[in-house]
Amino acid sequence: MFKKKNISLAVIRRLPRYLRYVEDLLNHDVLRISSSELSQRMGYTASQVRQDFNNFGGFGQQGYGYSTQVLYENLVKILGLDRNFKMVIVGVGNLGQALANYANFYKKGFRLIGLFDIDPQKVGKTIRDIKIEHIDKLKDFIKKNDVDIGVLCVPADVAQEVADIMVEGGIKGIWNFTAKEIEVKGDVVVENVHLIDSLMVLSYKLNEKLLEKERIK
Ligand SMILES: NC(=O)c1ccc[n+]([C@@H]2O[C@H](COP(=O)([O-])OP(=O)(O)OC[C@H]3O[C@@H](n4cnc5c(N)ncnc54)[C@H](O)[C@@H]3O)[C@@H](O)[C@H]2O)c1
Repeated sequence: MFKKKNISLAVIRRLPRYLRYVEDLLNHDVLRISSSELSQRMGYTASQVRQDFNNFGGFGQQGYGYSTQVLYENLVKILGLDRNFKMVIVGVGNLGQALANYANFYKKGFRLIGLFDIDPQKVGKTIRDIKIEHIDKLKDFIKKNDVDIGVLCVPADVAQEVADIMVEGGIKGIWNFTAKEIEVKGDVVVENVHLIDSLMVLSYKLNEKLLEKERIK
C-alpha cells in the first residue's frame, strides 16, 4: 500500500477528523473539494493538509482538488477500517456496558464479538445479543476467534493480569481505558484512553480565557 513508515502520531490523530469531515461532505453530495477549502473548514493551513496527505502519496489532482469519494476510500484504508477488526470488551461495568451499547463501532467497521466479566451476577446476561462470558473463557475465545482488539474496562488493579490473558490468547491490540500503564510482550499495540485528559484540555482553555479577563480588569 501507499503507507510510509514513521508517520507522526500527530498526523495519525488528525486522520479520523479528516474522515469525519469527508463523510459529512459525501452525505451532502459534495463530490470534490480543494485543499484550501478543506483546510479552511477544518482550521488547518492548506500546506498542512497537503503535507498530511502526501505522507500517504497524496490523493489530489492538480487543478481539481480532492475527490471526496477517493479521499474517503483512502482514509478508510489507511485507518484499517476496511479490515473489520474483531473486538472483545473485558469488564462489563459502567464503561464496558456503555461501550457495548455504542452502535457506532459497527458503522465504522469494528465488530464487537465478545463480552467478558468476573462477576457471576453479570455472566450469562446479554447486551445487544452478545452473552457476557466468564473471564476464564477469554484466552480460548481470543484464540478460537482470532480476535484483534481487546477493550480493557476492568479496575486498574487487575488491568495487568487481564492484559496478560489477552496477550496469551494472541490479541493484537489493546484499547486500554484503565489508568494503569500496562506492559505487553511482543508486537501487541496499546492505545490508552483518558477522557479526563480531554476535560483537562477544556479546563486549560477556560482557565486561559478567565486569566485573560482578569488581566484586562
Ligand atoms: N479512560 C477513561 O476515560 C475512563 C473513564 C471511565 C472509567 N475508566 C476506567 O475504566 C475501568 C472501568 O470503570 P467502570 O466505571 O466501568 O467500573 P465498574 O466497576 O463499573 O466496572 C468494572 C467491571 O470489571 C469487572 N471486573 C473486575 N475484575 C475483573 C477481572 N479480573 N476480569 C474481568 N472483569 C473484571 C467488574 O465485575 C465490573 O463489571 C476503571 O479502570 C476506570 O478507572 C476510564
